[in-house]
Amino acid sequence: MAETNNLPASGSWPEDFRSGFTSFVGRPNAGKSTLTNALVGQKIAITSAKPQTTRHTIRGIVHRPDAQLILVDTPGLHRPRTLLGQRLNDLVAETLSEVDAIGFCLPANEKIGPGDRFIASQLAQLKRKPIVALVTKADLVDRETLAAQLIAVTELGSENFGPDGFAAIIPVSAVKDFQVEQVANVLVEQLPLGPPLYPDGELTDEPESVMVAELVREAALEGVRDELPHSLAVVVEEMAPREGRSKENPLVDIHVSLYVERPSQKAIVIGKGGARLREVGTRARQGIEKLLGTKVYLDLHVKVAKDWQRDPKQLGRLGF
Ligand SMILES: Nc1nc2c(ncn2[C@@H]2O[C@H](COP(=O)(O)OP(=O)(O)OP(=O)(O)O)[C@@H](O)[C@H]2O)c(=O)[nH]1
Repeated sequence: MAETNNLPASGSWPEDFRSGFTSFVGRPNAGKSTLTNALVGQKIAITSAKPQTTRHTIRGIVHRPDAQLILVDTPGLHRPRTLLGQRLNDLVAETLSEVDAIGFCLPANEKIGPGDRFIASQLAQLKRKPIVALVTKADLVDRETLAAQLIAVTELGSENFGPDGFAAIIPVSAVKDFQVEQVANVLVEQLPLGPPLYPDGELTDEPESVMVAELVREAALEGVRDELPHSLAVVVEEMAPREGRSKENPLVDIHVSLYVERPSQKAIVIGKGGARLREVGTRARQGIEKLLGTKVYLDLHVKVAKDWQRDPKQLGRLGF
């Protein structure tokens, strides 16, 4: 067990990397789940996990060399039956106001109806939120019908979102893999610049990594909450069993980044000569070992968030 505070000067992601959150909305059967699965493919990194960076359930993560697109559930709007006829509740409004872009699913093979109009009117209340219209199930209609639907969707956009309408309108078939890539491209364009928020690896499959992050965060805030109000975000970079260990005596290596906003806060977390960070590591490790039921090597790195993270919205996404 050891904790380090040798801090890399910069992240290992490209400077123009984008990362952020998207939600798909649409009435029942609009094709939200199928499109999510098509986008995420085999790479479902986290399912049903509630990471500390967002209070919302993650359905999947699209990992790309240039971006990380995190698809989150929208409670209520994901089950619009319970929502229709009642006001958009605060939780839904909150979720949608926190994501970076919204994909509004409208099936190509069904006329725009009251359910779609209701959702559009609710989305219209979110100011300055990019809303991308996804005309789903495009494989079920002929070109003419698709063209007519695209026109109808354009009108729905300008009725609800002013002359600019939707940020984009994309016909897509998740089943036939038509334009799925294009949907990802357009959603990624709406995301802010920023580092990957989740590690690209099967190990993050475990909701444990979320709990691990929480334990580290708790330990790091212990006693300095007043000095670091909302100023600490924790990301589990890697979590893997150490190779070559016997079954009876396993060890899990865990690498964690702690993001603070300012160098002064970094000093607080690390403490004199690294003393405080060692305490944080010890306390967190004890909790993590209990949680995982194995010995743990915990590696903590404290990093100061870069310029892009001064933006309050970006900071919010990291849990600041
Ligand atoms: N032909 C075709 N069918 C699709 C496509 N996308 C979804 N479907 C079908 O449409 C139905 C509904 O799709 P879902 O993805 O479950 O829709 P949803 O919006 O998640 O539905 P709810 O969970 O009720 O909100 C399923 O039977 C899908 O197989 C598509 O691109 N083409």
